[in-house]
Amino acid sequence: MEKRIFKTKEEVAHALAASLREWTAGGDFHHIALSGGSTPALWFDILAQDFREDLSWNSLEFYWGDERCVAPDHPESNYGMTAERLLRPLGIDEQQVHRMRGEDLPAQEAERYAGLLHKKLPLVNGVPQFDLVILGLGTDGHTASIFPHEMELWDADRDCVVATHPDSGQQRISLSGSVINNAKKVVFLVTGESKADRVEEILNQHAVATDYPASRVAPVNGDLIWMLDQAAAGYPATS
Ligand SMILES: O=C(O)C(O)[C@@H](O)[C@H](O)[C@H](O)COP(=O)(O)O
Repeated sequence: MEKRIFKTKEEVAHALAASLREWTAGGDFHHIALSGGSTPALWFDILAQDFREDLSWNSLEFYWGDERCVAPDHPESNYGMTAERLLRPLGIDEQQVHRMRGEDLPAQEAERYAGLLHKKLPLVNGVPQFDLVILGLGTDGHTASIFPHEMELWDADRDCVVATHPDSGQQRISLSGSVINNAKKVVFLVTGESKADRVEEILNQHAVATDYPASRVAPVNGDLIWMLDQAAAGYPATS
């Protein structure tokens, strides 16, 4: 596990953009699972504005680690946010974009998406392998859309699951733990003071952290990188 700490969330997002440029330069890097959330949104803006000429965008295929069960033009759609901030500004071809269809019946869509992953991605030990999975961390310790009250979904014997948000009851589609932990690289993108306690508990392996899905992220044969701003890393606020 590697921990990278930056002063601000903008620096975190910029550093991830620079890392993506480096990882894609090797040529053997294609399949990326994106996440929703506020820091990825900033990352998308930086990629679209400052890195548009720097990456071979045509070599990438875009997937999602989770999606809210809403239509693609709904304000809560992870795909919708990504399309607006990254895919459309860069003119990414639709053929490279593999969204979870939040408007379809969740159980059917989870099955369809798992089938798509099996077709498009290399299989390692029978499980699809992403080159990169981007994750966020919720203040309750959730990641992707696996929440603490549904911890069993992490271990589901299928690649995609239907989850339920604990407060709103909103249904979500999510990758399961076996797919996340099969990736070549997993990056946690975590910013803001509200996440500091969870980060500290997880990284220092406190007993309480075993209740958090995020603590189960441990790529079997891949790299895990935590990218944090100082606030999420627990540094005292500076004026
Ligand atoms: O679609 C989503 O909501 C997610 O993928 C979710 O797991 C998110 O990454 C965390 O809730 C952190 O979100 P923030 O970065 O906005 O705090």
